[in-house]
Amino acid sequence: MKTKQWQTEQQRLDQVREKLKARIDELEPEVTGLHDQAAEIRRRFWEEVTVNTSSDEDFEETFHTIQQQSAVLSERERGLRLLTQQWRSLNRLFPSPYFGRIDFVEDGQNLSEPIYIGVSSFVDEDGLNFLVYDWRSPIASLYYDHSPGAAAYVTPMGEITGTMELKRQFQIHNGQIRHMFDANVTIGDELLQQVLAKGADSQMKSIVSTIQKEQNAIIRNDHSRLLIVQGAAGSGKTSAALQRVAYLLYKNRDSLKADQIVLFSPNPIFNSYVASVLPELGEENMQQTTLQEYLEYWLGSSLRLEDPFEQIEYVLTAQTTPNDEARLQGMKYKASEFFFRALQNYAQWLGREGMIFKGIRYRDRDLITAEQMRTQFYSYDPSLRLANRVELLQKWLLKELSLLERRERTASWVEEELNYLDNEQYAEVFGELHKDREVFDIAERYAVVYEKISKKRRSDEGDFDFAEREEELLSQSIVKMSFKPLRQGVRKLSFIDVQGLYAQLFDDEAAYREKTNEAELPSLWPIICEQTKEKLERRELYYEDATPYLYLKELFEGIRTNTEIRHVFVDEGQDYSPFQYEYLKKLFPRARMTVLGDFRQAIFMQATNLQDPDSPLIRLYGEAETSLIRLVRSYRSTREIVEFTKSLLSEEADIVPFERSGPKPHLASLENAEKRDARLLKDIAALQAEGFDSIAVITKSAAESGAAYEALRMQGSQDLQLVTKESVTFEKGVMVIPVYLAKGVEFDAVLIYDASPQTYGRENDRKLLYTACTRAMHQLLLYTTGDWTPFVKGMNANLYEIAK
Ligand SMILES: Nc1ncnc2c1ncn2[C@@H]1O[C@H](COP(=O)(O)OP(=O)(O)OP(=O)(O)O)[C@@H](O)[C@H]1O
Repeated sequence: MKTKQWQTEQQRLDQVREKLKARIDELEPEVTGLHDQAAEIRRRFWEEVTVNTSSDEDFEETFHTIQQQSAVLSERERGLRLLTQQWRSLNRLFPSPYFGRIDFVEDGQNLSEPIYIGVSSFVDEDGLNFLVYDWRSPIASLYYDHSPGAAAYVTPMGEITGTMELKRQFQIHNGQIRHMFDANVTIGDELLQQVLAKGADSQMKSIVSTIQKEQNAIIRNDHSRLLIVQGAAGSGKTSAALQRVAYLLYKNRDSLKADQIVLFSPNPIFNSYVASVLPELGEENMQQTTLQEYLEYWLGSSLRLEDPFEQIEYVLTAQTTPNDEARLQGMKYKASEFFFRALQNYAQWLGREGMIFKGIRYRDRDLITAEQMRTQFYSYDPSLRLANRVELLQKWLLKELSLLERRERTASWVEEELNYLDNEQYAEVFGELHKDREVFDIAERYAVVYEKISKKRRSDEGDFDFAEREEELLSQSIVKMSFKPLRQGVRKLSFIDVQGLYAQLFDDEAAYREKTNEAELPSLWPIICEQTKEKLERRELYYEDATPYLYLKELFEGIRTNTEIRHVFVDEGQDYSPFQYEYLKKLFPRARMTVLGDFRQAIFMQATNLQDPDSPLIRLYGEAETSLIRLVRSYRSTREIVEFTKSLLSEEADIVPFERSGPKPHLASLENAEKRDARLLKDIAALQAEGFDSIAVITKSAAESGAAYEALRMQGSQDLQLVTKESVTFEKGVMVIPVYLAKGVEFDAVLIYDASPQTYGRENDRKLLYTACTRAMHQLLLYTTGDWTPFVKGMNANLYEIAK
C-alpha cells in the first residue's frame, strides 16, 4: 500500500475523530442535563400533584394533573433515551469509526463518492454529508456483495447500478490505521485471515466488518416467510443470524422492537455465549429462550418433564431390547407431522365422542359428575370447535356452581360451622362480610331515602332484623369461601382430564386408528403405548411427549398464540421435530421464521432435515413462501481440521475450508486410561503454553464427562470446569463437556476424550463425533486406549498425525 494513500486515509480518520469528539463533548452536558431533569421530575412527581378525591371534580382534576406530569416525564425520558443512544453510538465509533470504504460511481453520473462504512452512521454538522454510513444502510450492501467493477444495490426506490472503483478495508485501533487492504476479487480475505487466526472467546463476536456475500443474503432477506439456512459446521450461521437481528432492528426501527424477536437456543450456555453480540452492535438483545423453558412454563407445574438432554443420554445408552427399540420408534413417530395430524384428527373424534371430564366433588359427594358434563358438552352444536364448546361448558359449570352454592347455604353443616368459627376464621369471614356489608348499607340507605321521598313505609321494615341478616350474610360467606376453590378450578379448566385424554390415545392399536385415521404405525406400537401410559401414571412425560401433550391441551383450552412476536429464530434447527415446527408456526402466527441448522450435526432423534425437497420444514409454509440458503464455507476451523472432520462423514460433503492452516489433528493411542489421562493433561499444558486459553475435553455423554472430570482431577488437574446441563455460562479455560452441550460453541483446541469403537461405534455416533470435532478452531486431538473408532480408522492416513 502506498504510503501517500495511507497518510491521506489517516488524515481523514483524524478529522472524522475530531468531529466525533466534538459531537460527543457537545452532547455530554445535554445527556447529563436531561438525565438530571428527568430524575428531578421523578423525584418531585408527587409534590406537583395535589391528591384530592373528596368530590368528583377534585378527583378528575387530580387525575388530569397526574396524567400531565407523567406525560412531561415520559417526554423527557424519551428525549434522554434518544440522546443517550446517539451518544453511545458516537462513543462506540470513536476508537474505530469505520472498517470499509467503497468508491462508487452511479450510472449516468461521473462523480465518485467515497463511502465509509462503520457500525453506525455519523453525519457532518451540515446534516447532509455522511462521514460514516451504517453497515445496514442500502448502499453499504455494495461492500459485502461486490468486488470492484460493475455493481448494484437495492434501495426502497429501486435498484441502483454503477461501477465500484475501489474497495478498501481497514483495521483501526484507537484512531490509528493498523492495516489497510485494497480488495479485488473476494472481499475481506486478508482481513478475515487475521480475524479468524485469533483465539476463541467465551462470548461470540460480531462479524460486521467481514460479512461474506452469502451471509449478507441471509442478513438482508426481507421477503421470505420462512428462511432456512443449511450450513456446514462453522459456516457462520449463528453469526449471520445475529447480524440479521441487528439489520432487522435497524431497517424497521419505527415498527420493530427487540422484544418482538425471539431466538430459540439449544441450551442455556449458548444463550450466554451469544448474548453480547447485539449490545456490541448498539442494539438491545432479542428475547432468548429454549423450547424446554417454554414447555416447563406451561406444563411443569403439573407434570415432571424429561428434558432433551435426558432423552439423548437415553438414546446414547439404548440397547437392542424391544423396550429400547420401542422407545426409539416412539420418539421418531411422536416427532413427526403424522402425529401432529393424528392429534388434530383425534380432536375431531373427541368432538363426536370420548371426551373425559373430571367430576366436581365437594365435601365427599359428587356435586357435578363427569357424566353430567359429558352430556352437557355433547348437547352443544357439534359444528363448534372443541375449545368453544369447552368455553360454553365452563360457563355452564360456573352457573351451576352458583345455584348449588345458594342451595348449600341452608345445609346443616353451615349452621354448625357458624357456631364453631374460631376468631381467625371469623375475622376472615367478617372481612368478606364487610364488603357485602357496604353493599348492604348502600341498599339500606337507598331504601330509607326512597321511603322519605315516596312517603311510603317499606313493607318488610318491621321484620328487618340486622342480626338475622348478619347471620345470613355470614353463612353466605362461609359457603362462598368453600366454593371458591371449585370456581377457581373451573376457571382454570381443571375439569378437563387432559392426562386421561392423552393416555386414552394409547389404549390399543385398533382404537388409535379409529380415533386418528392413522394408517402407518410404528411396529412396536403396543410397547410404545405401555411405556407412555406408565410414564403418565407417574405424572411424568417423556421429552417426545411434551410438545404433543401441550398441543392437545391447547386444542381444548384454545390454541395459545403470541401475536406480538414478529421474528422467530431457531438455531440448531435440525434438532427440532416437524411436530415442534408445526407448533411454533401456530404459536407465532404473525412472525417470520429463520431456521439455521446443519443436518450433519443432527444428534437428536427428532431431527428434521432442513433442505431436502420433501423436508417437512419446506412444507411448513409451502415452497413459495420459503427460501433456502446453503453455506458451504467453513470459517471456524483450520483447513486441516475441516478436511479431517469432512471425512468423518458418510458421504461426500460440499464443505469448503477457509484457507487457514494449522497442524493436522493428532491421534494418541495409550495403553490404559491412566496413561491417557496423564497424556491428555500434558497436552493441555502444552496447548496453554502455546497461548490457547479456551480448551475443551469433549465426551459423548454427561456420565462420561463426570468420570473424565474426576479422573483428570485425580491426576492432579485442579483448574478444570465441568459443564453440565445446569451450567448457564462458561468461562475461558479448560472444560470437560458432553458434546450435546458444546453445540453451537467453539474452542481453540478440542480433545476427544475417548475415540474408541466402544464409544463411537454405531452409525448414530458418527454425527456426535463430527459435531464434537467441528468445535475446534486451531487444534484437534483424539485419544483412545485401544482401537480407533471405525469413523477414524476408515479415513485416509494423510489427514492426521499419530502422536508419539
Ligand atoms: N464473515 C465472517 N467473518 C469473520 N468470522 C466469521 C465469519 N463467519 C463466521 N465467522 C466465524 O466463524 C466461527 C463460526 O461461526 P458460527 O458459530 O456462526 O458458525 P455456525 O455455522 O453457527 O456453526 P455451528 O453449526 O458449527 O455451530 C465463529 O468464530 C465466527 O466468528
